[in-house]
Amino acid sequence: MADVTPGLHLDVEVRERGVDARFTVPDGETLALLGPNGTGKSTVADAVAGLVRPDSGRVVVAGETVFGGAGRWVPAHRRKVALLGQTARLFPHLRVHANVAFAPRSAGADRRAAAAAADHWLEAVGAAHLRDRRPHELSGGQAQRVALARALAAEPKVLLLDEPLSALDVGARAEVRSVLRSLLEGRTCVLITHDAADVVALADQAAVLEDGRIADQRPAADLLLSPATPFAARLAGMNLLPDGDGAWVFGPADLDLIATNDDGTGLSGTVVEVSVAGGRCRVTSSVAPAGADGTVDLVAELPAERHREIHPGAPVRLVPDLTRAHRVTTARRPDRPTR
Ligand SMILES: Nc1ncnc2c1ncn2[C@@H]1O[C@H](COP(=O)(O)OP(=O)(O)OP(=O)(O)O)[C@@H](O)[C@H]1O
Repeated sequence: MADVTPGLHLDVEVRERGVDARFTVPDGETLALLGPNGTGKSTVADAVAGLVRPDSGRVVVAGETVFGGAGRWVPAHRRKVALLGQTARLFPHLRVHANVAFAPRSAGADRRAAAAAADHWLEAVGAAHLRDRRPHELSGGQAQRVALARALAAEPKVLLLDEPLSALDVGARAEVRSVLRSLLEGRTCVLITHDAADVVALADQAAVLEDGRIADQRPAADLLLSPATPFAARLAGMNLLPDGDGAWVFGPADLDLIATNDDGTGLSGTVVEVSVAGGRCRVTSSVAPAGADGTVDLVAELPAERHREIHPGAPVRLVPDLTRAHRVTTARRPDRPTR
């Protein structure tokens, strides 16, 4: 057997796009691929899908080399890779059920088997009731769920999700994220995202691509809670407050701060840094949440005049507005068995 790497292994150079990246996604895990705009994330996904031909390197999908090694090139439709982008791109003239059945039909399934697969995957994404609609009769979130069903109905070995939630409004985003959370379990997936909530909720590992190169790859929550790259630090500009098997994610504007030594409401912390810009005062404080190892930094954004009462080194009470926070469950905990 020539290749024994399950999951996904990629080591490619695409010179025209400034990409020279390598990473491995273990079988059944999700890697969140993060990075600034234009740094090459979609190019990496396209290289896996067979839509871009790298200048050199190797792509191995579930143990099969699909690019590299003695000029080997498996065309996109034979790679067992499905790619879902920001928008659903359903066939407008086909009803929902036919859209989903198209994937197994193209892979050679007979009509009855393709219809059964479409039934199964529409049910799995919570879209069975939409089966007779046309794409223009769907909301953005419904269309993305149908597109996900179509991607999975092709029985891919690797699923590529290129910012699948970014075009959705907040409600639909949460709904599709929750569908993804159950369907990514046990699947090999690369998820391109700019949203810290996706990383914590959906990914096992996260990698930061900067200037076309992988600058950091670690367990997802670890990469966000102690960011080692400027990009991850900015991404983590969202506050993440560990809590049991997950974390609360909230913005700096949703954290209040009381300058006091007294016990009382909120969390006890110490001010690390105070800066004033653009009519706002940004205060970074260090807290030690109950049950978490070590401390985390939380950033509060307050009216500028409050900088007079807050000083580095001072004790404070931090009061997050949890009604405005997302509660995310950490995707995979270290104590859970790996497949
Ligand atoms: N079809 C193309 N032909 C030539 N260059 C391209 C093409 N598509 C993208 N590029 C360039 O390749 C580089 C990487 O682009 P890519 O779209 O992969 O980045 P990205 O990280 O996915 O960006 P974003 O977060 O904005 O989607 C950029 O410099 C971009 O301008």
